[in-house]
Amino acid sequence: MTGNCLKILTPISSSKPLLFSLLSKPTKTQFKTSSSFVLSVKMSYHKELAAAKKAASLAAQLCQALNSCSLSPSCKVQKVLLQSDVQSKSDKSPVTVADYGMLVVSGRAACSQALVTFVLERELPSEPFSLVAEEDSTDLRNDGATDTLERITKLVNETITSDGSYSVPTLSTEDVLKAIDSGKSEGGSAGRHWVLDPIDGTKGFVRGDQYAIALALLDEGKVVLGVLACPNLPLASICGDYDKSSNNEVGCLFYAEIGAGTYMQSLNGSSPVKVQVTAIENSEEASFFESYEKAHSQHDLSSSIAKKLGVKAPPVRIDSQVKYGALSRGDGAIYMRFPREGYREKIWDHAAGCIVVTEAGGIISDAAGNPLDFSKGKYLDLNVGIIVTNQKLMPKLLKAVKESLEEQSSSL
Ligand SMILES: Nc1ncnc2c1ncn2[C@@H]1O[C@H](COP(=O)(O)O)[C@@H](OP(=O)(O)O)[C@H]1O
Ligand SMILES: [Mg+2]
Ligand SMILES: [Mg+2]
Ligand SMILES: [Mg+2]
Repeated sequence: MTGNCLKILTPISSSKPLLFSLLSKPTKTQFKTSSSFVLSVKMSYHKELAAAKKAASLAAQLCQALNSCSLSPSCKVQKVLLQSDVQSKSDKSPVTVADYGMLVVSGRAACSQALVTFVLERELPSEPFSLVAEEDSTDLRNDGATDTLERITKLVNETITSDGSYSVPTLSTEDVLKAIDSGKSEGGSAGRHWVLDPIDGTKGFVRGDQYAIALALLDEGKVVLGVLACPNLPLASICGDYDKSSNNEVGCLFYAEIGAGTYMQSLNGSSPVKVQVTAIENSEEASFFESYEKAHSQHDLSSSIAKKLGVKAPPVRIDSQVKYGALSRGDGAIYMRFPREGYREKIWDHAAGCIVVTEAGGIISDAAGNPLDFSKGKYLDLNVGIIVTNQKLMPKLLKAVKESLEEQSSSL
């Protein structure tokens, strides 16, 4: 077989024939020919990455429009309503509460989910489509949600029209509900599955702080590409003297394909730059990220770990997978996340962030040092928490985590 030819081969782990070019790049996958000769070839996900970038960028545009109040004429009032409501339920995920204010929040996330589904299906018409996503249409199918559903449908249609690349008839409310519900796949270790968090960091989004549209692709249980659209993240570093109110240009798109590194560009479409995690080896110089929300991670535990490492800088607390993006370009050195007992992490909260940071040279594990396993369905099976840093700092961080966890359990 020569390097240029196209041939139908069967991946060992899949029953479907696959037409592919031997000139393809990155991930190594094993294939067998009819003579059961095993070949190791490199898979490329360029087409899927381009589709994912487009979907996440358009969803980011839609979310920014939603935040500029086009969901309702009385949006200012709604925003105040939402903020007080979210704060009064500080330990619950906002989109799971189906009162009026929450319907607007879940409607916004569902709106982003519908648009991402639409773009992926249009851009990749010949590929089977499986999506594991956070939202569903239950709240929007209630009688009281008709207005919200109509406004959402209008916004999805407006965004599609403004992009100009799809000549499709206007989507109906039923089309939008169906698009939202195509995110019901369970994922797993066989085949390909898209993984989507249409608005990650809902509380940050409502506050006007950080949030992300996070989209990843799993192939045979492994994350092979990831895109993080971060509409409120400054293009400049947020470490050190980060001033939220300054006039820095905001809106970053991070993307990574397995074996091909991580890149960042402006959501406005500037040329991409390759990014790398920090090279810091001395933990005293490290700064660390954690959730803004106290209910999402034990801040006392991370501060005890930081103390053991000699970290001097105060924690940088921001919402969502923006933390992974910021880490991938070296804004900070460590991300620690220790949810309270009983909380189960979902794959859509980490899949895109995980590849963005690892392709930038970072390393991610649970608190016991095990890699994250995205092949088990929608939940991650974890030992206690998630830690992320560079290769050099990881052994020291793991040791400090172990000691602090031991101290915590002996003090109970
Ligand atoms: N009690 C809890 N502990 C840990 N994570 C939680 C949580 N409640 C909600 N979350 C998750 O934390 C995500 C936000 O991450 P962060 O804490 O890094 O800002 C939420 O994503 P959504 O906003 O998409 O629901 C949600 O899935
Ligand atoms: Mg949620
Ligand atoms: Mg999330
Ligand atoms: Mg979400």
